[in-house]
Amino acid sequence: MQCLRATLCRRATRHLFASKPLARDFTIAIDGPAASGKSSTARAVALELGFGYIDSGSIYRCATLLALRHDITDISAGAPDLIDLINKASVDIKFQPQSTRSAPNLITGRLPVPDVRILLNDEDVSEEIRKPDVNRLVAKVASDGGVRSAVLGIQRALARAAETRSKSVVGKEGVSSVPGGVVMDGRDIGTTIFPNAELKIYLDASAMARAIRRWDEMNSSLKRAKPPAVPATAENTPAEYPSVEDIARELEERDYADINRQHSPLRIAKDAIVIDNTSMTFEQQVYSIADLARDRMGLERKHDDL
Ligand SMILES: Nc1ncnc2c1ncn2[C@@H]1O[C@H](COP(=O)(O)OP(=O)(O)O)[C@@H](O)[C@H]1O
Ligand SMILES: Nc1ccn([C@H]2C[C@H](O)[C@@H](COP(=O)(O)OP(=O)(O)O)O2)c(=O)n1
Repeated sequence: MQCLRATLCRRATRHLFASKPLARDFTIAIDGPAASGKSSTARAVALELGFGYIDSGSIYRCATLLALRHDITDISAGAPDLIDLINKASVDIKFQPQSTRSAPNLITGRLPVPDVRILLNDEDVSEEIRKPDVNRLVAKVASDGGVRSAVLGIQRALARAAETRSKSVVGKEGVSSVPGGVVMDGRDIGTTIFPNAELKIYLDASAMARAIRRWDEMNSSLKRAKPPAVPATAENTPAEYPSVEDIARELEERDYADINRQHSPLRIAKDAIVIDNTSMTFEQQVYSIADLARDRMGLERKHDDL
């Protein structure tokens, strides 16, 4: 009965919206700790809804790369030189919905995840910003109030551009009742960057699940770049391959810094929906978020079978 009422109500809302395009853009904020699945989920949701995508963490990673390249590693007393570099830098996030791959470690592996390329001053730094030296410093860089204000301007400009692009894609398909929209993932998107986001998700998973997923991901990309002479096993894992324990420690330190910093710490926004995906498939988390968004846009759900 409840289900039928929900369907009727959704149909009525859809009818209301069908006659005229929604006046405003739809923003989905996805926050959560490191390696909880934010970026892969956000990209797949954006693909599913025809939205734009912004990886806000990659901007902090670019700021960290600038710091490393200019030997600015002591951020404790503020970082005027780094802020100056960020203000002068151009960062572009090229979301490529047409170029997708299946992440190798996903449980079912069927749902494609669009590629994203990160350009810093027109240089493709997508791989470099994921390296261990950036991982080690990024939470420190992101804890600085001045750095965060400098990054804020970049985030908002990228979000506006992504919304505009998603609208033109939707326009071509002639689906005029669907608003332009953007999915943004990070730590403070629902609390600080877009406190009025139409849908806020806090994605979480157990510390061990997150460490194993990141280990899988790093090992498969290392193997692609440089296949080991002998197949790697738990006993003969080459030294440059990080262990699950190393990764778990790094994630734990970063989460601690992100939760305990003074400026925009990682928090669950009071109106966020918490999804713990420790035992969920990737499809389940992507489709349920896409359907939550459809509900709030007054559109028909597509995955009630899950
Ligand atoms: N439900 C899931 N089951 C298994 N692996 C997942 C699931 N969700 C995400 N992953 C994988 O976990 C890893 C970390 O995800 P990612 O999106 O990079 O996290 P974050 O952006 O939060 O750091 C990726 O390899 C991703 O494919
Ligand atoms: N909105 C955001 C996004 C990321 N950060 C910081 C905190 C994180 O430790 C780093 C890197 O974020 P990123 O999302 O790339 O990290 P993970 O993919 O979860 O490992 O940036 C932030 O402070 N605020």
